[in-house]
Amino acid sequence: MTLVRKRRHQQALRLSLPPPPPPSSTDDFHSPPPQPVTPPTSPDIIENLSDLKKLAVLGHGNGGTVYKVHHQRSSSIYALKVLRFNNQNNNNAAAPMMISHQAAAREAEILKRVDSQFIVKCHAVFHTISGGGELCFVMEHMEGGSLYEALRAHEKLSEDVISRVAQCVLKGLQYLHGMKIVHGDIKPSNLLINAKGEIKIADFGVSRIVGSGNVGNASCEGCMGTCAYMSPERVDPERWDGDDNADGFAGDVWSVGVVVLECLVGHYPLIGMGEKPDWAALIWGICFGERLEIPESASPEFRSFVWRCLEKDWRKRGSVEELLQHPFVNNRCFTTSCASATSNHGLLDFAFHA
Ligand SMILES: Nc1ncnc2c1ncn2[C@@H]1O[C@H](COP(=O)(O)OP(=O)(O)OP(=O)(O)O)[C@@H](O)[C@H]1O
Repeated sequence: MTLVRKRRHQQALRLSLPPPPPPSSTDDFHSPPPQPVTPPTSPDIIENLSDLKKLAVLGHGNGGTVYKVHHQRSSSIYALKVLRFNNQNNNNAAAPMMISHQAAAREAEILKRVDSQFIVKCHAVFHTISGGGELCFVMEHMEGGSLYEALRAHEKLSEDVISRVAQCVLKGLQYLHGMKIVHGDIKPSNLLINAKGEIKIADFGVSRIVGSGNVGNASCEGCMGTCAYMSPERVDPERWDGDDNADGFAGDVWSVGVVVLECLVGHYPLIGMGEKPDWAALIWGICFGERLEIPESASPEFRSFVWRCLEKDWRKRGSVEELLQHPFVNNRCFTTSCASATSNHGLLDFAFHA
């Protein structure tokens, strides 16, 4: 039996990425090609991409599309994220968005390392050569969609729910930071909810492994949504000594603060309601804005938590460890019945029972 289990496990490990096509002279492919991926253990062995039947489009992101797929052999449902490689200097604005081999390699490298109940699981990775090359991630299907969609449907969340969201995201970050991984893109559309109401961190497209030399792409051109959650030291490293911030973990904490406040006020909180969300307004709100719009009704614990996350000086900002002990997260989770300090269960049941 042990042998059988071992063999099945090895089959899953055989999924590998053939070398990508050679980069063109204009390609920004400076890092090694994507390496064979060894995803964490999976209940189903997904050997062939052709075993997955596309059922629907779940969403579009920067560089790819996410499909709901059916694995015919096991009858399981997965999410298939397909990233298209940019092999040429594509100046055609009408062409679909594409990513570099470098970015794809980084995402695959990180997914191969992580295995936590607070992170969306990756079951397998495939590389295809169709249409210039694609990298396909077979992911755990998160039936409840994203926190972004939940916020659009519910506008605002209660402090109890926000506290539990914050706890799960911080626990995911605690795990990632312990593995020396900076997520770099914590925002509502990257926090996904499953059928049990559990919330998990997804999308490692701009993540980086500290000390590996592969720096996350913090370019703000054309990614306003993402920039909106970036910390002052990332947006304006000169003013906020961002270059001294060697690891970047504090930037993830800032993003948690923005998400938490957004969940309470029901809109992006660092620029005024109705204000045009252009680049200048964002820079001002992130780097210079001194007053946070926190509703009168917010509890002192909520205020204090948000202030510890949204401390502009990254050296003074709360750490993940500190915030996990904060009364906004800690006390509430010991008094609520459906979430414990270690479990992620039943967090966002409202996503299904609106
Ligand atoms: N595992 C999943 N299960 C269910 N839906 C998913 C899953 N992964 C992604 N999605 C859906 O697909 C959408 C696109 O995801 P993707 O990670 O490609 O981009 P994004 O995070 O929305 O944007 P960006 O790439 O700009 O960060 C998500 O917003 C979500 O609604």
